[in-house]
Formats: sequence, structure tokens, C-alpha cells
Amino acid sequence: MRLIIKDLCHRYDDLVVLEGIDLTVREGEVLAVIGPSGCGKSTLLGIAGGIVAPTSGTIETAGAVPDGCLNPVTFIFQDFALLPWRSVEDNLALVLEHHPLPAAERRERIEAGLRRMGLWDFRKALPKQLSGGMRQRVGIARALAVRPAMLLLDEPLSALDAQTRELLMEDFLALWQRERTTALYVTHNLDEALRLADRVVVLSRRPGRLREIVTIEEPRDQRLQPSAQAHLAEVRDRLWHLIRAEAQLADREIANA
Ligand SMILES: Nc1ncnc2c1ncn2[C@@H]1O[C@H](COP(=O)(O)OP(=O)(O)OP(=O)(O)O)[C@@H](O)[C@H]1O
Repeated sequence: MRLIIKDLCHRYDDLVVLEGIDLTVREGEVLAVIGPSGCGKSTLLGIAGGIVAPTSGTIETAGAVPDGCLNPVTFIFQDFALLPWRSVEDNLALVLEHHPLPAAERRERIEAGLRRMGLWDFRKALPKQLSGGMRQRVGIARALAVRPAMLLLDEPLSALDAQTRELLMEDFLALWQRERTTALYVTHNLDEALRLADRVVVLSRRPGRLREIVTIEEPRDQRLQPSAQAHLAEVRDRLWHLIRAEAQLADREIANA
């Protein structure tokens, strides 16, 4: 599935948050969105997922959805958004509850999701009994249980320590290798963007406008190899300069206000 955003603007009362965004998330790509704090990244994601109605502009989806897709556009959140009183398997069951599925298929989807994320042995555990990384794995397994056509990820690794983040990045890489699910991935972390994304969108300071789109040419599975490092370091520098310039301008605007 692809997502086509045209001339999108959004404001909360008098606060203009996004302006003139034209953007296509292509079929099967991982598009990372970075930008200074408060520039409207989460708002853009909320609009893409239909939970925030834009002030103006259009959002369309196009293209095929996977067989058995129950919810084409599915979120993965930073805080995992699990129900604390439900076991791991019941958190997965939750997203299937309102769909008329045969019991066997329901069980199969839950088991497949749990096994895929290495959670089968923890299916009876409550979220509080799991580490942060495991909880986010439950969040990912739950998202996958509906066989989404597009994932919307709002800083999914930012609540995790560096080591766990690394492991979860490997999980995402394996996921995208296997399923090529289209993804819009909001992050503050340049290393995550460089590791996971096909393209990186840089938003300006608020109101967020499209500042630049940078393509990362290296195949994802080769980005840790020494031969890729020089070019990735260049891309990183470029992204960092863009972000830093925007953040500095935002600071100056606040100082002069
Ligand atoms: N529901 C809301 N009502 C009013 N203002 C809001 C609302 N949601 C967000 N904002 C404001 O809109 C601006 C953009 O918020 P948003 O969360 O989209 O930015 P962001 O780029 O994701 O921020 P961060 O990088 O800090 O996570 C911020 O100034 C925020 O305070």
C-alpha cells in the first residue's frame, strides 16, 4: 500500500503545526520522518493514521493490502500501549476481538505473532513481568496480528536502552526483509533512521514544512559493513546539519519573540 499526502496543513487553534506537506510513502518503503522537537512529526503520523483530521489537504491510500488484512494502517507506539491487566496473548487477542474470525484463525494469528517475536514462552505473562524490549515486541506482534498494509511508528524505540534498541532494530530489519510492509517511522534518532529507512524526510521547525528528502542507497542488510560506513557518515552529517540549522533557527525565533 502507498500513502499520498497532498498540500497538507494542520493547526491546533492558532498554532500552525504543519504547512504545505506533499509526500508519498511508496509501496514497501520505510520512510523515516525527522525534525526538530515540536515540528509536527506525531501530528503528521496521527493524520496519516486517521486519528487527527487535518485542517486542510488530502490523504489517500492506494495499492494492495495483504491477504487477511484486518486493519490496513496500524500504529506502533513509543509507550507500547498494552493493557496492563491482560496477559501477552490477551493483548494480541484484543485487536482481533472485533473481527468476525473463525476461532482457529484467531488462535493461529496469535500464535504466529508470538512465535515470530520470540514471545511464545511468555504468552501468559503480564506486561509488568516483561522488560521494556519484550513489551515493545508484544506491541509489534499485536500490530502484525492484523496483517497491516502500512505501519505507522511513533518513536517505537525511544523508551528503550541502547542495547535493547539495537536488538529491536534487528527485529524490524527482519520484519521488513520478510514482509516489506510499508512504514512511516517517526524518530528523533538519526542512527535509527540511517539503519532502517529507505528515505528520510526532514521537516523544518514549526510549522513543519518539507525541508528535504534524503535517499539512503545502501541496502539495509549492508549498512553495518565497513564499505557502507563512509557514505552513511556523509548522509548522517547532512541530516544532522539540516536538523541543527532548523533547531537553531527555532531557538532564535523564540529568543526574538
Ligand atoms: N492535541 C493538541 N492540541 C494542541 N496542541 C497540540 C496537540 N498536539 C500537539 N500539539 C502541539 O503541536 C505541536 C506539534 O506537536 P507534535 O507532537 O506533532 O510534534 P513532534 O514533532 O512530534 O514533537 P516531538 O519531537 O517533541 O515529539 C507542539 O507544539 C505540540 O505542543
